Amino acid sequence: MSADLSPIDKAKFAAARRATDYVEDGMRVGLGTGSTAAWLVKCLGEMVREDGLRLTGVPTSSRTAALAREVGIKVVSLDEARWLDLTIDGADEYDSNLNLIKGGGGALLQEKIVATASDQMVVIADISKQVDTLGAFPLPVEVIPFGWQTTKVLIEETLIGLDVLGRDTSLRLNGERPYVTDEGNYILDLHLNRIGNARQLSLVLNQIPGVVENGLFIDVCDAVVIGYGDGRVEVRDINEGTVEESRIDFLETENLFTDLAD
Ligand SMILES: O=C(CO)[C@H](O)[C@H](O)COP(=O)(O)O
Repeated sequence: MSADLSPIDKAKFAAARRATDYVEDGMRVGLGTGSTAAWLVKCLGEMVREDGLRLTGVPTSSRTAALAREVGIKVVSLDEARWLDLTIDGADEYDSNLNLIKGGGGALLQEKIVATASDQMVVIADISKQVDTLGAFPLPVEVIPFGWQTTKVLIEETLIGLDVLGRDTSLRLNGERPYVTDEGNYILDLHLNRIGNARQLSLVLNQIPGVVENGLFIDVCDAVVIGYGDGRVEVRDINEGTVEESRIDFLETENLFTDLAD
């Protein structure tokens, strides 16, 4: 095991590696965005190249599309695939009902469309993403650039009547300019600290003109695969009500792990 890799990286790798067990030959799979999802894409690429796995990937961002192509995964658009067997993606937070905050990487819109168009959604994460109540991570909201400052005020006014602890909102920046999503939109990050009723908040936000989508994923995720830095992995399946524990042997995967780390 490479000494250079942090326990967090090892945890992310362990989760991603275990999640490849969900992928069967011939599947159409939604490929998430972010550092944990990048491990998954690399692992799947290795399975395609070395084991002949037949896989059609639908990426959730231009970044993931580029990585998937680079590692040898056949990439198609969602419209070409139409419906997916499975999506595997990271998350910024998950709670005990497997409701999520996503969008830290700015890809929440495509991520939500792809996950919703899948028979099954599996989240891969390290334990730091687990929360009792969603909201410590700023909630990303994708908004149309036209009139975004008005949309921001409307969101702030709407938050006054809702069960949240904080109400600050900020425009996500890329240097000194607004961060622009793959769809050409902006992102407002809502610093709510605690979201009392995530379902209500999600519905209310999406009714505001100018809001395209928010980063709350309610009743979308079927299972979470939680990796730990020592190779332990826990799989919690919300439909089956099961918790399974296993272990990724870093010694056995050492070559793969170090190759993929490059
Ligand atoms: O929602 C996302 C991107 O929009 C990511 O899945 C989320 O931010 C987690 O990223 P990471 O695996 O790098 O912690």
